[in-house]
Amino acid sequence: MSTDAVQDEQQFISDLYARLDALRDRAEGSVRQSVAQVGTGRQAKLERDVHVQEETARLAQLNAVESGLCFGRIDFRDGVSHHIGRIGMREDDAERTPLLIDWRAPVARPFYLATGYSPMGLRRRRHLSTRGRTVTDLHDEIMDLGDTTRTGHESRDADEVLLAALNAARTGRMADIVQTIQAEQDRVIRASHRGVLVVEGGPGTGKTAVALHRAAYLLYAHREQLARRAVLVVGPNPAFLGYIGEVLPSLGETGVLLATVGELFPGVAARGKDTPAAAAVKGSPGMAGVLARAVRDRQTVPEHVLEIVHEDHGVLPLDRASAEDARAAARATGLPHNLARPHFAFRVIDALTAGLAERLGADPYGGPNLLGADDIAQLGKEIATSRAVHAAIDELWPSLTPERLVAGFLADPLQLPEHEQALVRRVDGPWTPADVPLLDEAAELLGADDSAERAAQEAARQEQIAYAQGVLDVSAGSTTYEFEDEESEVLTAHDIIDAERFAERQEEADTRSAAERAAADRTWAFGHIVVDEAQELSAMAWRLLMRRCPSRSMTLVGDPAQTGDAAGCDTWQEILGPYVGDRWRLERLGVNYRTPAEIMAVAAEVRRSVEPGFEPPRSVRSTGAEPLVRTVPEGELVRAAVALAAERGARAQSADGGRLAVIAPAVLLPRLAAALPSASCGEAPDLTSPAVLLTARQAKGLEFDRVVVVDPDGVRGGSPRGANDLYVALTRATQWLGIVRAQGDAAGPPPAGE
Ligand SMILES: Nc1ncnc2c1ncn2[C@@H]1O[C@H](COP(=O)(O)OP(=O)(O)OP(=O)(O)O)[C@@H](O)[C@H]1O
Repeated sequence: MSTDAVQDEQQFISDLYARLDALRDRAEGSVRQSVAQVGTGRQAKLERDVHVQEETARLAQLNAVESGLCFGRIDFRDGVSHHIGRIGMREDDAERTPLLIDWRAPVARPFYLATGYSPMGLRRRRHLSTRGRTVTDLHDEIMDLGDTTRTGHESRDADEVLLAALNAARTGRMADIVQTIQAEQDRVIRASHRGVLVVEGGPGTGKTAVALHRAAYLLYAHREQLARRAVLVVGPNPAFLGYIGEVLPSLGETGVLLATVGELFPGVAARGKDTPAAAAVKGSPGMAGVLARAVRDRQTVPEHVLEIVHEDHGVLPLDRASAEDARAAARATGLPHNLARPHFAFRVIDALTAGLAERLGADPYGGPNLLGADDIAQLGKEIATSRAVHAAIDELWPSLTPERLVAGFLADPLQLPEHEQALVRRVDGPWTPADVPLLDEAAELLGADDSAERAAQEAARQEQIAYAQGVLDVSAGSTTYEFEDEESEVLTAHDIIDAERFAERQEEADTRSAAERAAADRTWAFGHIVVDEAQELSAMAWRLLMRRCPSRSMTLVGDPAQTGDAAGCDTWQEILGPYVGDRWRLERLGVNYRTPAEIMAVAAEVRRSVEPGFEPPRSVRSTGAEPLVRTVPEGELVRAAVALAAERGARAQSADGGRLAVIAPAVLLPRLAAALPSASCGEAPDLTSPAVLLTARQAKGLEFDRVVVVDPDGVRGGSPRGANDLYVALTRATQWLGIVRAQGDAAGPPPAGE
């Protein structure tokens, strides 16, 4: 075996890291220098802040790509070679010669797609394995069969690097797959960003991995547009977001917003929990209409006559018919509730003014009203400024916040059918994730009457313009306009920018990243949205997400066979039909990279009980180890599960690392937690701990080296979509699966030997 090639690559890698260090030093120095700068004015300070923010982001990127910076090389038949890595890097020479090619660049594509049949101009493809900054192994694939040169590192198995990645012990944090993206995955990652792309595939087919790499790819390919509008990745729960949170930074992308739907209403922390039935009601498509009715129900009219006691003019009667007219006129504007409110108020004030004028100006001899237009206008003013009148308008057409409306609705959900009212009724208590789409819907229905805010903003803008004008005047005053020689006229700041533009330029210098600004703004329109476990989202959650993405540039990944949430959807058309009709594309991933064939066979049987003829994705590996099934009396489930976990968990703490999960029905968790004190559990378990205790729902999207599924019958019977939950639980293991089931368990997998 040739070590020359290793030495050559080591030299290259060492040089590469030296360059990385230099770039880091430069960025660090630049940040330090800027921070130390004493600004000489507002503009200078803003420019400094923007610069610091940019350089800090660059530094974060350079730090994040340290591990496995370069992982491949392609040699073309024409003699050209490129090293492929997490980011692109250039030499520090005058030509800025490319040193490392970003994996997303078109020229890197043969690294992922070339085959012996279709070598795409390649002579050889090399995978470099590194630990820290040291080259540990090379795997070469000869693509040009006529080429007889050998390096001594030719792989016997083309999938050697892939299998090593799949067999590696799990850490509790998802790793990127940039070194081993497969051709079918590459196609999805680089698909056009326009429109809605749905990526469907069974468990372990790499949907999450592909979705994250796609986000990184799109940011690379459409940086201008997407960095400005930001990319949002939506996941099912915070634990899952923690699990996938390191992938994008490791690909050099630190500016993507990761969030659950429950986190998408700025100012609201959804810490409460709904029962599945309550969440299903709150997520159902009919809720949009229900909330619209709740808003209309807050637009009231007096039963007969409302007597308003004016401070100066005594009782002003507002009769039902006048109030109804005002309400109809306000509704006819089609504006959201709070924006239509002034229209209602004007009508009411007009009606009250007319009534008062009629009273005060009545001619005792039956002639025309004695008041002139000016008198009536004066009366109108007195009514419009009356506290009592305002209180009455507020009562009839209150100004509402989303929080107030939804809290009021949940306390007394009259607009729902009776049997659903009891499910969602809540007088107090924290917001839940299922409330967030309702708050968002309410915000749309209510609209923000931001006239006062806009007036304040305009005042601030005028102030900035005045300030900018001052700056320009000072600069103009201290400049000699013309040289003696008429032709060499100097352009002053005044000639190239006016005060208004100058002020705007300062406004634009919001130093927060687009993702940070997006997180704080409910009305932000994202450049692209990626939704993972998309099958779990309710119809109401989709309404919220579609509002955040008017361009409909979206990637949805999921597997309807794994839907667990009662509010989740069964088909993509059901989700997408209302927004894009049938104008969406579907890509399927058909290879399971996680679950060995033996485990998948057991999981597929469970699936077939609800979907006869079901074919699972093809497992890329088989371990030769059948899942271990222990059948015990029902009262022994916990004891047996703990014993099995202890056997396997002990190994998880050994040198091979790896993680063990015990997945059980929620009712068994307290006893299991007491018996397995070292296992992490609860709402947000620490997935990096050697052993974790979870429900099947919590395990969705995650994976572990070893999994013990306890009481499969209990998991299946635990919810209307329990069969899907069991399927999820059985497909989480990368190496080994144990099942502890109760005697007489009809739903468990077929018995297998101990
Ligand atoms: N090309 C690849 N190279 C290396 N590992 C891969 C590749 N594709 C997928 N994997 C690995 O397979 C495992 C499953 O991937 P992932 O979690 O993305 O699947 P999924 O389809 O989202 O699964 P589920 O539907 O069960 O959540 C992960 O460990 C992932 O890193």
